Amino acid sequence: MKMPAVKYQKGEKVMGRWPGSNLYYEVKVLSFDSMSQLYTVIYKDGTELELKEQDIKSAAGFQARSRSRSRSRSPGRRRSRSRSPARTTRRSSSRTAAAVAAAAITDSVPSSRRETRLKDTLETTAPENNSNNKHETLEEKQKEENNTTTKVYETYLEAEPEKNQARYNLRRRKDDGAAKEVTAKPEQLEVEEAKKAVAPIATLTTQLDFGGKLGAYFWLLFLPAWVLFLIIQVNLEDPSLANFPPPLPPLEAFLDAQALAFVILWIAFQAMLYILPVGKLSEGMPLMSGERLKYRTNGFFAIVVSAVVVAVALHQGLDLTYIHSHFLQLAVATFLIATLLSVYLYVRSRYAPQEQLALGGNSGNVVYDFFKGHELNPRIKDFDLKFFCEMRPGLIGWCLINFAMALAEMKQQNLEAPSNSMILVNLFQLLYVVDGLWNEEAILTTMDLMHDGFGFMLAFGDLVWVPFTYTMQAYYLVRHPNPLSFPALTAIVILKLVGFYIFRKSNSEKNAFRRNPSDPKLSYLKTIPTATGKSLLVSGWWGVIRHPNYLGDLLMALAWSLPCGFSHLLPWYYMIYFIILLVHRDSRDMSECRRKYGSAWDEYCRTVRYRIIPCVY
Ligand SMILES: NC(=O)c1ccc[n+]([C@@H]2O[C@H](COP(=O)([O-])OP(=O)(O)OC[C@H]3O[C@@H](n4cnc5c(N)ncnc54)[C@H](OP(=O)(O)O)[C@@H]3O)[C@@H](O)[C@H]2O)c1
Ligand SMILES: CC(C)CCC[C@@H](C)[C@H]1CC[C@H]2C3=C(CC[C@]12C)[C@@]1(C)CC[C@H](O)C(C)(C)[C@@H]1CC3
Repeated sequence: MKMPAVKYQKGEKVMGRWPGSNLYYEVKVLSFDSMSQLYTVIYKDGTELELKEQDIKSAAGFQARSRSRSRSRSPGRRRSRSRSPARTTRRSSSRTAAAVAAAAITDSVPSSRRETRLKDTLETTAPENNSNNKHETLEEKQKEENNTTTKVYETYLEAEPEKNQARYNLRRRKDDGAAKEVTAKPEQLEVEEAKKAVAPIATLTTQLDFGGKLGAYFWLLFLPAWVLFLIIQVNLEDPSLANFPPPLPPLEAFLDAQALAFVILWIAFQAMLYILPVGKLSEGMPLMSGERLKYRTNGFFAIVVSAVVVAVALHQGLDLTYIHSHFLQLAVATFLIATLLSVYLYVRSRYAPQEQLALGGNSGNVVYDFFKGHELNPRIKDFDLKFFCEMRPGLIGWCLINFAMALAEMKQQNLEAPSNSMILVNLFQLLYVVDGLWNEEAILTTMDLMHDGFGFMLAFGDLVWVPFTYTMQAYYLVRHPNPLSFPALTAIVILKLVGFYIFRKSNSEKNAFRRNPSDPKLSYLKTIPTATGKSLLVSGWWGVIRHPNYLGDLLMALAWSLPCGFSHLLPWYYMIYFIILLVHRDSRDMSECRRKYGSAWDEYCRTVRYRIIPCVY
């Protein structure tokens, strides 16, 4: 059946441009959609894509042009073009594109080297079954550009993201079965990447983190118990491990209705600040559906208002040392709320649409799934539960608790002002939180927000773990003073500032790059393109180690524990926990990135050899 007024007919063999490149392959036209004006074409390896008319050329005209051009080519070049597909291993199309990407670290490569690289690329470019039919225009394009840029691949993959991305619908029709139609959007390449991170319908999570199903049982029991242990042990006169286990208070001492009311009030107050139409509405990274969720990033406003309200309440006679004296009850109350929230999250994740689910948290085991969380961005209307919990009540609560501990220290030790150690701990951690809230948008490109489902682990982590264990140094100092000499104080301050500098600069660099890869301010950075359309930074902070932000964070953590001295292990708990957390996160991230970026990631790892500590780890 002929399609009316359509340039290319169903069944016709034409040359279709491979998305994100200037390479053309033989494709067969399957259909034309007059609404979207897109042709659905099938490549020889079975990949189905939707292309615009300008990305299709008739085979005859193309071959004629191609022949006349190839006559003038050097024998060496001809040799490279006539290689058989058998010479390259068969992989999926995107994987092959990853190999291309990996081969092309964008750099100021001299033109002769660049030519070799392009030549190599032609031998491996996707889809592989098409390698006999490769009619590339890459060299031509390069000539056209007259050496204006050495970032050859970036030109195609990133420097013109809107141009490239708007032109293709990268939905692989073959494998998306019941998935929703996705229309071409500027973020299409990112969308495709996001799709990869989401499990297909009815796919069970097979790769289980955190020790799998048994591990989930363990963590569910261990984490709350550990919080209680810390709170009770650190408050002992001698908190050394020789006094383990600490005497348990009677059961009724754990529950306190007033403490529960305070916690509810605090969370409600933060929720109210969060929904106020004040501050920027930031866009998250594209979801599987192509949608970009909006987030009210007014965290800095929230902490300022909270500080003012607390100051007024103090002025009105509020005794904040209540937080110190009822620390255990407040923690238990918050734990109950976090558990209720997790139950709600688990139940709603069972009814959430497929495209809103994370890769993990669907093992079929209730306990594991409850622990890990399955829904990516659970929202009640515009209220994003994960974002809110991660950035507000716990984080701002952390500063409030630290401040209360400083007041409790003064009360307990009859001081007119908090000790230097307490001041350092308070200021350092306040800086960390304020910085996080000031740069709140950056959280939208982190692992938790982009990949992890929201379940018990994060709900408990955000609401209980952060405010009740990250405050351990301040809590410890209330009863265990540690005077600091001036040189020690200076050294600790310098350490904190160095750590903060590395942490902030590296996080900002990645965030800026992810938000706008063609930002002229970042043009000095070298990148590795990947098959997903996203690139990986391979110079700047991310070229020194694979997780510079973790290094900065660890140095800061060291500076938080040092003011507590070396008399006891417990104020060092955060440092020890953090090393374990970040090493584990790094390995989780490594596997996730390898899955997403394939050989481009391997190339990155070969180029940037160390993970967190240069030349060591
Ligand atoms: N205080 C705490 O308790 C605590 C706990 C955990 C983390 N943190 C801090 O939170 C911040 C965020 O940590 P995170 O664990 O979410 O990890 P992250 O380092 O912010 O994010 C990892 C992601 O960055 C992207 N990426 C990796 N290498 C890249 C490269 N070379 N070029 C461009 N993008 C690259 C990848 O995502 P895409 O490619 O998909 O964009 C990767 O999945 C860190 O500063 C960390 O120190 C603090
Ligand atoms: C053992 C489990 C209970 C572990 C739970 C982990 C969470 C507590 C962390 C995971 C990601 C962390 C994180 C911050 C706080 C702690 C986590 C939620 C963060 C909000 C702290 C402020 C920083 O500026 C930050 C925004 C970069 C950071 C983001 C990640």
